[in-house]
Amino acid sequence: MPKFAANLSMMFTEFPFLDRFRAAADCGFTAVEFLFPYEHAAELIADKLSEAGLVQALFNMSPGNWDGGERGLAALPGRESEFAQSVETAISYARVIGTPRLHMMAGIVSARNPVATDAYRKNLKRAAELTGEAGIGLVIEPINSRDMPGYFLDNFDRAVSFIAEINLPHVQLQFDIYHRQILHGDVIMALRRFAPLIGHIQVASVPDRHEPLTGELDDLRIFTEIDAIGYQGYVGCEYRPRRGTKDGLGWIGKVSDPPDG
Ligand SMILES: O=C(O)[C@@H](O)C(=O)CO
Ligand SMILES: [Mg+2]
Repeated sequence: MPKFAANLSMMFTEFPFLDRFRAAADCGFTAVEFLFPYEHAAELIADKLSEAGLVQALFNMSPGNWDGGERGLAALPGRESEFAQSVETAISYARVIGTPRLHMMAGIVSARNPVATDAYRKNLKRAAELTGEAGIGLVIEPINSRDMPGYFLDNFDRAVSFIAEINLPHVQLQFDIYHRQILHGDVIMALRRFAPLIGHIQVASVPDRHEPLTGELDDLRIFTEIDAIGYQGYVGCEYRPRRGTKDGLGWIGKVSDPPDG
């Protein structure tokens, strides 16, 4: 069965951010991911990881003004220099923290806007060059527009065609099972089709984004398929715990010891 990383932006929110590392390790996690580290010095986060014996699987480049509703810069025409700076900053954090791959968020702008598409292509290329030079992976993630209305990258096939255009092995797909099911369904066939391009996987129950094994999908079957396609990375637990994070972790025991397994 896959190895799981706790998403510290959604899990363990009972604790202040910097205390979530220890809380995750105490619950048995050996890896974490989170959206953004930038409110804290990279060295402080690296210390928290090492004190808790954790590795960091993934975080995102700056989304711009999140509280003001921004959800990424890559497809925003006119924001190129801010975008380039966000890539540099993310890389410098990833070097200190030891993060192997970064998620480039696209932003809120219509995918039918050709100027935005052009900006996205150019920014993806620039980010691919910079991360490539740094030896760090780059992933892009289709996100459903119920959770993120107006998000530029809301289609898996389109994400894959951007990745194919770039055609560099370190530029890959962030396959969030929750978004895939809401956007298109056909989760298992998509895992098989996109297997060679998948750089990171995330999971939550559908439709409420709670603990796996509590939604409309057969998550145990999906986890078996993730193994079958040869995925070796972490599966990020990007869900909002229904009650307490720790109390809701019973599903992990069922995954490592499935009743029919
Ligand atoms: O699925 C999501 O929402 C995240 O993986 C993300 O990076 C943006 O919020
Ligand atoms: Mg996700």
